[in-house]
This record gives sequence, structure tokens and C-alpha cells, in this order.
Amino acid sequence: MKPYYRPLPRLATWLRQYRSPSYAEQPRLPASFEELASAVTPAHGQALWERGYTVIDGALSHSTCQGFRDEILGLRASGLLHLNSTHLVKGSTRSLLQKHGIFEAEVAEKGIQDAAPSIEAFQRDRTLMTMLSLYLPQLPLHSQLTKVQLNAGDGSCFPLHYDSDESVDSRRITAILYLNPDWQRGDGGELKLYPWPHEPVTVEPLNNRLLLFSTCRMLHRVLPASRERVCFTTWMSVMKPGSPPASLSRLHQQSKAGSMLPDALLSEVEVRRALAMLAYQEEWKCSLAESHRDDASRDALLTDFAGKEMHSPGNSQWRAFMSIAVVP
Ligand SMILES: O=C(O)CCC(=O)C(=O)O
Ligand SMILES: [Fe+2]
Repeated sequence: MKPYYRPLPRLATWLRQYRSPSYAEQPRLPASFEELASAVTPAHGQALWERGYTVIDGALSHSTCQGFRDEILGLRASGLLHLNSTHLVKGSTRSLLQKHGIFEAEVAEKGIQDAAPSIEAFQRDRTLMTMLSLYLPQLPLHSQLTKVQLNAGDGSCFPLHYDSDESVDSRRITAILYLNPDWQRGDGGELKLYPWPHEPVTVEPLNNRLLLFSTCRMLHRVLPASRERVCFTTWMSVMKPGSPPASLSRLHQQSKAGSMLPDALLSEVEVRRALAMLAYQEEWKCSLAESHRDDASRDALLTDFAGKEMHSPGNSQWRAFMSIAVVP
């Protein structure tokens, strides 16, 4: 005997779909982002681990990128993006200092998921994390969060910074997808990476370019943009906040800096950070001034930075060390 309830589940699904008021208007989402599975190769995993960054061009389809870009422009037009702020920590007081012309929102914020369904689907999709975990099993990625960004292009930029610190949270890989089909040389807005003691690297914000780098170990900034610039960032986290990765961005074995200071010492995150700050302190200070409006709080930020500087670059031995240490 056939059970009489068999057709019911299918009928119920069918009814639910057609009764849903939003059914007809639902935008068509890419079923998945499976192009990423072939775009990410073992060589990308290796570069990310050893150099601390890698670039994947043409990671997704053209129409997927167009959809992402339209959603971010729509969010800006509906006033759903807010200004990005630099966190200024002074003793026990924390203050926020707005950057000019950098508008952003996290996908988790109110109203963003409905207005940016493809980007929300990207945040939920696990293809990128799965591929990276396959090639970097030492870095078990577990979850991800996405933030959209629109740079107004009036000289807006980011100062030198690290996205996080291994002792602060469990984010380990930063993935930025650039969505700028008309970007041309001279428009600015390049991302500059400082993989010290290697030379800085400039990455153009080209359409459908996915840049991956170490969240805690890669010093970076955005150069002033003279044209509207769109992107989104996905931060991928490991399960346990304190867990390694030992090294995303191992030093070259024969690092020149290592012949003067042992590589083991240079591998210490804090030592690397202090030396990188020394190496780039003038550029760092300039980038802080460029990213914020000229007012009293910017003065406070610059004063705070001056307090952190180590005053040795005038010293000729130090200058000699820095010039020999850099590995091209
Ligand atoms: O816009 C970019 O290319 C990078 C932005 C950035 O560094 C950040 O949001 O932390
Ligand atoms: Fe950043």
C-alpha cells in the first residue's frame, strides 16, 4: 500500500515558495562561487605562507563582480555605509578618529544583508576557506566576516597598519576583492604592502583581483585615490584565538637582515613590528596625516605616534643596517 502522505512534503514546499511575498522579486544569486575552487592553486597557498601575501586575478566571473559592485554602490546611495574610523588608544581612554572619504559597513550590520544579498552569500560560502585550508592545513580556517568599502576618491586613503594582532582575535587571513572595472594607472588607491625586510610591493586595485595576506603580520596601507574605488574585505579566522600560525610570512632563509640579527629573533612578531615601524616611520607619519582631516584629533593622533617612535634613524649605523637589511 502506498503511504498517503507521500506527496505532502513536496506540496508543502511548492506552496511555501509561491506564497512567499518575496518569491517573485528575489534576485538571482550565483548558485555558488565554485570558480574559486580552480582559481586558488597550491602556489597561492605557498606564497601566502612564505611571503605573507598572494594575488589571484580573475578569481570570479565578470557578472558576479558586476553584481557585487552594484550592491556596494546601492548601499552607498541608500546611505547605509558609514565613515571608517581609526582607533586611538591612550592609556585607558579609547577614541575614534574618522578617516575622510572611506565609507564602509560589515555584512552583519542592520539592513546590509537585504540590500547586498550576493555579498552576504559570499560571506556564507566556504569555497575560499576550504581551498586555503586544503593548501595550508597548518592553518585550520573556521569562519569568516565581510566588510564592504567605498572610497570616495577625493584623496581618501588608509595609513600604515596591521589588520589585527594574534593576541587580540582569531583573524588570520585578509582577503580583499577589488571591483573597479575602469581603474587606470594614475587613479591611485593602490594597496601598498610592506613585507619587511623585503621591499614594499604595490598592488593595483584591478577589477576581479583577489588579494590575500596575513592579517596580523602584513603591514599595509592604501595610497590616496583620485577616483571612486570599490572593494570588499573578508577576514578568515581560526578556531582558537591563541593558536599559531607559526608563520604566515616566513623570512627568506638567507635573509640579509638575518646575517646581522639572527632570523630567529627577526621572526619574533614584536621585533619585526618594531623594526618595520623604524624602517617606515616617516612614511607612516605622512600616511596618518593624509588619511585624516586636519583638526585637533589628528594632531592628537600624530602626537601619539611621535611618542611611539624610536629615535634612532639619525644614527648612521642604524641607517646602514636598514639599507643592507632590505631584501629585494
Ligand atoms: O581598501 C583596501 O584595499 C584595504 C583596506 C584596509 O586595509 C582595511 O580595511 O583594513
Ligand atoms: Fe587593512
